[in-house]
Amino acid sequence: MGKHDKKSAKGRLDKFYKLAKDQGYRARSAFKLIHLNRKYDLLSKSKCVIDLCAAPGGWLQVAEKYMPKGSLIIGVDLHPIKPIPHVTTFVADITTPECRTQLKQNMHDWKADLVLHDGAPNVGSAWVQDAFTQNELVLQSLKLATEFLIKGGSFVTKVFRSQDYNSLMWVFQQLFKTVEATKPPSSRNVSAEIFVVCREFLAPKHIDPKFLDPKHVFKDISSLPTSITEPIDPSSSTTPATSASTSAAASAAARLASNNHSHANVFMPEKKRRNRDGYADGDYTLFHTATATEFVKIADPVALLGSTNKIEFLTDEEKLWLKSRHTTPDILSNFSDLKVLGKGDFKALMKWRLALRLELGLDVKADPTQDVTEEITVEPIDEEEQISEELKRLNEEKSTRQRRERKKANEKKAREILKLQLNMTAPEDLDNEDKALSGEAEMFDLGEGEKELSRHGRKRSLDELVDEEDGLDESEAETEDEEEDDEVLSSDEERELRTQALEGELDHLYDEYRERQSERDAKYKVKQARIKDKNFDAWHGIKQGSDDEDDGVDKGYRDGMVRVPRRGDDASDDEGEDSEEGGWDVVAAQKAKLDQDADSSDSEDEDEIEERPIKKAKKAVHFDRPTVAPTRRPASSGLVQSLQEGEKRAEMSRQAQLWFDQSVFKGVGDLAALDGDDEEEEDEDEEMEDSEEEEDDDIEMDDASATSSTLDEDPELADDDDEFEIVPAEPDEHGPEWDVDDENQDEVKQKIIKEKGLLTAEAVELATQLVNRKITASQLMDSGFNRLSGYHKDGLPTWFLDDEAKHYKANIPITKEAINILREKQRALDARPIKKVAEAKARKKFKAFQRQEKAKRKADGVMETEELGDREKARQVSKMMGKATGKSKEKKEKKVVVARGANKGIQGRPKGVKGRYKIVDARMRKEVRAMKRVKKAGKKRS
Ligand SMILES: C[S@@+](CC[C@H](N)C(=O)[O-])C[C@H]1O[C@@H](n2cnc3c(N)ncnc32)[C@H](O)[C@@H]1O
Repeated sequence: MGKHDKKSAKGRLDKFYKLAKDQGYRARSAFKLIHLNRKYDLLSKSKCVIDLCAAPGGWLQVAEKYMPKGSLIIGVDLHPIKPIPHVTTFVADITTPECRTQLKQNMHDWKADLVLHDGAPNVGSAWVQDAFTQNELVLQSLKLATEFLIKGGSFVTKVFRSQDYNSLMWVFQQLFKTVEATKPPSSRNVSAEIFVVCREFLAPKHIDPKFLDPKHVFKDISSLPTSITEPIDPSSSTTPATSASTSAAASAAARLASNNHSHANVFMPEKKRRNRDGYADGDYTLFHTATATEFVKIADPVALLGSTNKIEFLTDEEKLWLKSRHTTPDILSNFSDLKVLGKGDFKALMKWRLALRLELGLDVKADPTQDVTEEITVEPIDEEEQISEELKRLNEEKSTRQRRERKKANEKKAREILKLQLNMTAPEDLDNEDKALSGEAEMFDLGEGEKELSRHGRKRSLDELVDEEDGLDESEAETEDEEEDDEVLSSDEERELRTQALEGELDHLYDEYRERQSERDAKYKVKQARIKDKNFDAWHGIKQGSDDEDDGVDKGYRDGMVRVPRRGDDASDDEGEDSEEGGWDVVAAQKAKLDQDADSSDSEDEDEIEERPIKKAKKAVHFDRPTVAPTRRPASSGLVQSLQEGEKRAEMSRQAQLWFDQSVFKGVGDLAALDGDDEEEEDEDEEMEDSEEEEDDDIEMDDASATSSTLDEDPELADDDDEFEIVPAEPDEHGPEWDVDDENQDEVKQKIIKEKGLLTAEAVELATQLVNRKITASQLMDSGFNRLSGYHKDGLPTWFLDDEAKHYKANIPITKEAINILREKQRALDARPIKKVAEAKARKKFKAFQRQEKAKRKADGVMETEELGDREKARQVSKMMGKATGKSKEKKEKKVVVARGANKGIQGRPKGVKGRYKIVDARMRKEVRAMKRVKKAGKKRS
C-alpha cells in the first residue's frame, strides 16, 4: 500500500478490512470496539453485555474475546447472526416491545454492565419511508440501556453528527456521570459517525419519558432556526423564527433550516458532507429555485446560495435589476446554475447583492472602520461550530494518543529488533493486531534504517534509529522521508557505502545465528556434513579436482549421469584461467571435444556416460561400518586355535571371516566350518546371503564356499588375497566418504551409481531421456551451460548464498515414469529385512552350526568306543544329532481334556484319549485366563 493509500480513507478501509479478515472478525467495525475498549477499558470489567444491532457479529466477537470467561453476552439484530461461541443472539427490532421481552428472558434477572449500540437504519430503502433515523434508533437503544443497565454501568452508542447531536448529548449527560464523544481511528474520517461513551449510569428511580421520546428530544422543523446566526435552543419546540416575509421565503427558510450548514459548503467546498438527515419535511425534491428578491432580501444569503440550484428573475422589479450595471453576463450565468460555481463566483454574487441592496437603500454604506468592527463581532457559536470545535478537540486528543501509541510501538519495535538480533526471530512473528492498532504498517523496515543511515552518513544501530523516531510526527516523518529519498538517490556512492555497512551487519548477524544454531541443533553438524558432501559433488567444470567453493548440489551429476553445471560454477572459472581446476578455456576445450565425439557418435557418448568402467580400487577402500579389518588374520587368534582342536577343522573363506569378525558376533563363540549337508541350513544360508548382499554391498560373503573350502584348499581364495586388500578405515565423523584426492570423481560417481543406482528423480529422468534417445549426451552437456551456471558468487553474503543453494538450481522437469522408477526402488528397499534381523539370523545359524560341529565330534567319539554295540552307537549318535539340530527339543503335544460330562470327576486317563494329556476344570480355565488377562493389562498400564 502506497503512502497515498495509507492516508486516504480508502486505504484505511482496506487496512482494517484486511486486518479483520486476517484476524477472523466478521466486520471491520470490530476494530472500532477494539479501539474504544483500548481507550476506556470497557470489556475486561464487564460480566454482562448487550449488543443492540449486532449483526454480523464483529462487536460480539470482540466482546467474547476481551470479556472475562463465563460472561453473559447477548446480541440482537434485525438480521440473524451466525453462532458465536459463548454468545446468545436473537432476531428482533430493537424498537419493538418484543425485543424488550426477549432481552428480559435472556437476561435472567441480571443487569448489564455494558450496553453497546452500533446500529444504523437500513438506508437501502427510501429515507423518507424510514420510520426511524439513526438518532431515533440511538434514543431507542438508550431507552433499553436505561432499563437493563446496572447502576454505574456504561453505554456506548454510535451517533451521526447532525442537528440532533447536541440534544442527544444533553440527554446522555442527564443519565450518566461522564459522557465523552470520540472517533476511533478505524472509523473513517469521511464518515459522519461518532461514538459516544457514557459511563457511570446514574440509574435514577424515575426517568421522565420525555427524555427518551424523540418528539421531545429532537427539534421538529418548525423549531429550527432560519438563520445560521440564530442560536440553537434545544428546549424550544414551538417558536418558528423567520425573517422572510413571503411564502416562498418561508419554504426556502425551511429548506435552509434542514441544510443550515450550507454556508460552509459554499465557501468551504472541501468540507462538503453527505446529508445524513435526509430530506426536509415536505420537501422531497433535489432541484430548488429561489427568486432574486429572496436572495437580495434574505438575512442569510449564503445559506440560500448553498441550498439553491438557480436564482430566477420573475417579477418586474427583478427584471429591472437585470438591466443594472452590476448584473453582468457573468453574474447572470452564475445565477443560472449555482451548483457549478466556485468560491470566486459566489463572492461575485454576494458583491452583486450588496451593490443592489445599497442601490435599493436596504443597506447603508458603512465606513471602513465600522466594517472592521462588524467583522470582529463575535457571533454566537452555532451548532456546526460547536461540532467543529468538538472535532478539533477530538483530533487533538487523537494526535496525542497517536503520539503515545507511536512511542509505545517504537519501544516495542526496539525490543523486537533486539530480539531479532539475539534470536533471529522472524519479523512475521510480530503481533499483527498490535501493529494495526498502533497504525504501523511495517515493523521491521530495513529500508527506513537504510535511509536513516544514508541521512547521517554513518553506521548506527537500529535502536538508535528507533529512539530518534520517537516523538516525530508521522506526517512529518513521511515528508522528511520523501525528501530524503531524493537526497539519498543523488549520492550513489554514499548509498553504496551504507548498503555495504548494513550488509556487513547482516552478515555478522547471520554468522552469529549460525553459530547459535550449531550449538543448539544437534543435527546441525550432520546437515553441515551433508552440505559438505554436496560441495564435493558440485559442478566444477570438466576437471579432476574438488572445489570447496560451490555448495550447491547437482543431483544428476552426483549420480554420475547428468552433468548439469550449477550456479557458481563459473565462479571457479573466474578465479583465473591458470587455476589448477581448469578454467573456462579448459572447460570449453573439453566441451568442444565432447561435442566432437558426440557428433561422431551419439551412442558412443551415451555409453561413455552411462557405462564408464569403474577402475578397480586397489588402494584404499573405506567401508561404512565400524569394522577395523586386519589385512590378515593373526595365526594366534583364539578363534582359529579352537577350531584347530577338532580333527576336521572347518575353515571359512576370507570374506566369511571378515563377516564374523564384526562386533555383532563378539562373544558368540568359536568359528567353525559350516556343514553344507543340512538342506534346511542351506536354504537359510541362501536367504541370508541374499539379504546380506543387499544389506551391504561392500562386503561379499559366500557361505557356501566358506563351508566347503579352506584357504589352503581353494586357490581362488588364495588369489583373492592379492587383489582385495582391506585396510583399517580412518575414523570419519561424516560417515561414508571416499578419498577425494586420489579418486577420479567420475569413477567415484559411477561406482556409487553401480552400488546404489540413481538416487534422484532428476537423474532418473535424464537417464531415461538418454536411454530413449530423446536427448544426446552433447545436448545434455549443452543444457548444463545455462543462466544458472553463469552465476557469480563473488562478494555475495553467506546468508544469501546459503539461501540460494536451496533454491537456485536447474529445474529439470520430471515425468511420472521417473518418479515411479524411484518409487519402485524405494519399495524394494523397504521390503528388505533390516540389518539387525539379518545379523540375528546369522548369529542363530552360527550357533546351530557350532552345535552340530560339537555333536559331530562327540558322535565320532561314540563311534570309536568299542564297548558299545552298533545299535547303541546308532541310538546315541542319533540322540546327539537330534539335540544338535534342535529336533529333540520339540515337545510332544499335551492334550487338554476339560473335566465335564463323562470326564467330570474321573480319576486316571479319560476314555478315548491317547498320549500325553491334562485334565482341566472348565471354571478354572476361565479363571486362569481372566487372571492372565488382568495381569497383562496391569503390565501394559505400568
Ligand atoms: C453497522 S451494523 C452493526 C455492525 C456490528 N456492530 C458488528 O460489529 O458486526 C448495523 C446493524 O444495525 C442493524 N439494525 C438497524 N436497525 C435495527 C433495528 N431497528 N433493530 C435491530 N437492528 C437494527 C442492522 O441490521 C445492521 O446489522
